[in-house]
Amino acid sequence: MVTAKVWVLKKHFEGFPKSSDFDLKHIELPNLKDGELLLESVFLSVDPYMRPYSQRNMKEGDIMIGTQVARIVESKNPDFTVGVFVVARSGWRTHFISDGKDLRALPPNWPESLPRSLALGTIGMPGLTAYFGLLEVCKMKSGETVLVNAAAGAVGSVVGQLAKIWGCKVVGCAGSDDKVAYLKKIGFDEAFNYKTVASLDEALRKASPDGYDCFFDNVGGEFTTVAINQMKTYGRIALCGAISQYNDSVPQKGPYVQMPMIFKELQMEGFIVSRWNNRWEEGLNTMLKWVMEGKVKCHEQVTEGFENMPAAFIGMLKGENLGKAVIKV
Ligand SMILES: NC(=O)C1=CN([C@@H]2O[C@H](COP(=O)(O)OP(=O)(O)OC[C@H]3O[C@@H](n4cnc5c(N)ncnc54)[C@H](OP(=O)(O)O)[C@@H]3O)[C@@H](O)[C@H]2O)C=CC1
Ligand SMILES: CCCCCCC/C=C/C=O
Repeated sequence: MVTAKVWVLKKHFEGFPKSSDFDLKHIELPNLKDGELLLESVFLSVDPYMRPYSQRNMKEGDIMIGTQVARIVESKNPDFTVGVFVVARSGWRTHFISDGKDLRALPPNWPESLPRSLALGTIGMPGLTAYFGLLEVCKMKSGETVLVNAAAGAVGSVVGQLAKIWGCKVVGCAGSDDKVAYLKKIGFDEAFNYKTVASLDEALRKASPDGYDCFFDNVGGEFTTVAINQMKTYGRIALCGAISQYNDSVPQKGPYVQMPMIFKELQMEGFIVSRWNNRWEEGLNTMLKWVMEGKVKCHEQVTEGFENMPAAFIGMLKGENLGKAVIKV
């Protein structure tokens, strides 16, 4: 008999999540039936979407939603071998039982030397968000100027590096000087700390006096209101996330986008990465190749210990992570 530890949503978040909103429970798992397998989580992901998702789709007492890299420890399913690592979407749990249908194997050419946690970041959902968002929503072309915010995070850091690979000028904003230094190190042309600049408008203008062709927006709110006025004619805005609004108890007002949208003939499109589920393999193989070739650099904020998942989640929402926030069990 295996006992799984799970984190449940004890109380719906009001404003910023608190440790007391979570409860750690122990659940005894039954013996495997034919066709089933037992998995243990090795790395778990904390992502911003969990905050708005919990509000919309979860009830108190539900296990927190989430993705993990897990190892098969027992199998009564001939299609799955013990010892194999997979990506699963089984929520915040140390162990779980699956019939195998919801599991995605790591790419078969995954090198031993590469941390498997990257399957939750650059070579996983966040990396593909950058890849498809830039290619299919921003439709950026070589020679254009791309702006990205939350630029030192899981998605943003990949956006900037891919835009450089594809021949663009890249401007990134992040919330600390260390993050700004990291952005410059990984090839961003311009980067600034949005928390310390005297004027966001001036900082954006200085970084690209001619304006922006593409804006990969991870933040929303006031940032979007300011940035939209610095788009070039026919500019494209990919609405990827709105993290500045996820913890608001009272919805923010605006932005009022009509005037710049009309007079600069802009396109603005929201998207969810799962739109390209049928191209997941293409995206993963491309990211794996570029990581292996050193063209895309990865940084992870690793929190040790399943018990620390709520703290890692809250820390990520506060901006404590550089690169992808993951938990090592
Ligand atoms: N549409 C889609 O399919 C997907 C969308 N997303 C979205 O992409 C965005 C980035 O996600 P991800 O890369 O995983 O997370 P990150 O790794 O970027 O972590 C979140 C970061 O957001 C920044 N942040 C937090 N609060 C604010 C704020 N009020 N204003 C500005 N920045 C803030 C912090 O960085 P800093 O120190 O710079 O403030 C923090 O580190 C999120 O909005 C997320 O919801 C992610 C995956 C898929
Ligand atoms: C494989 C997990 C898919 C999660 C999709 C998350 C979409 C995120 C939206 C905003 O943050």
